[in-house]
Amino acid sequence: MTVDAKPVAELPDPRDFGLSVVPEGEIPAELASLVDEVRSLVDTVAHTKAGSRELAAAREAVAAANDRLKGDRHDIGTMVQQVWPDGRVEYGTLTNVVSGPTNAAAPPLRMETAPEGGLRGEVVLNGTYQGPPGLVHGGWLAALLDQALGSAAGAEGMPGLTANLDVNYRNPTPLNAPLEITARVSGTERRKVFVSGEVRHNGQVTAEGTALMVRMNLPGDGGA
Ligand SMILES: CCCCCCCCCC(=O)SCCNC(=O)CCNC(=O)[C@H](O)C(C)(C)COP(=O)(O)OP(=O)(O)OC[C@H]1O[C@@H](n2cnc3c(N)ncnc32)[C@H](O)[C@@H]1OP(=O)(O)O
Repeated sequence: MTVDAKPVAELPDPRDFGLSVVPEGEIPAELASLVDEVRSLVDTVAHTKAGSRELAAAREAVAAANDRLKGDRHDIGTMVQQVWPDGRVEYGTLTNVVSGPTNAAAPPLRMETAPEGGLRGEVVLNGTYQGPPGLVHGGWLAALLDQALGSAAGAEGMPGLTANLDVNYRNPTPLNAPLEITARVSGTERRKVFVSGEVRHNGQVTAEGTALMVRMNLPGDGGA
């Protein structure tokens, strides 16, 4: 593969593109705790065998909570600024379905700098991510890889969108078990960023992916 020597661009500040930014440290602890509870609730509801009376009462309680909270919302597209222990700053959407800290549908996946290079994260997927019996849905594994590979490109100062994603499923991926996600940039060519990554359980690769990310056009690029 040709590796372009073109220097990577500075990470853009989403505010320069008119987007709102919430520093992760300013997310109320009560909201983080509520998101955890809702994530657990979705799994509970998906699997419950409760009777009609209990179900009706639970529905009333959830409807009351929904009514209480739904008036005051962040705009779609609001970003979250995350600062990692190594000082790396990353912007993502606040409600990103894989990594968004306020999205109860997100596992959530958090990627950190790996000692061997690239990024590494750990995640446990509960029963709401089920495809085959007891196993993670393949589409969700693709989503995990897509996010991890995009983060790896972003971590190298090359944030962009996925143009192509190729996933191979090597072994079944269990639910409710720790998974390790790894991702790295393998090369660049003009605005094309080639990335690869894996999902592992107990050290065994269960899914692996490669992607082409096309880096955002940034000021000073000259479009190259
Ligand atoms: C820190 C931040 C972390 C963020 C993590 C986010 C992870 C989440 C990832 C996602 O979910 S992204 C959402 C799913 N992806 C999309 O919605 C993208 C939809 N597609 C597009 O918007 C455009 O097609 C795209 C931005 C990918 C490219 O359009 P551009 O107009 O910017 O680029 P252009 O078409 O000029 O192509 C640039 C180069 O890429 C090549 N290319 C583009 N699409 C390709 C493709 N599909 N396959 C192969 N090559 C492709 C193209 O040939 C060219 O190569 P060369 O430099 O060699 O000329």
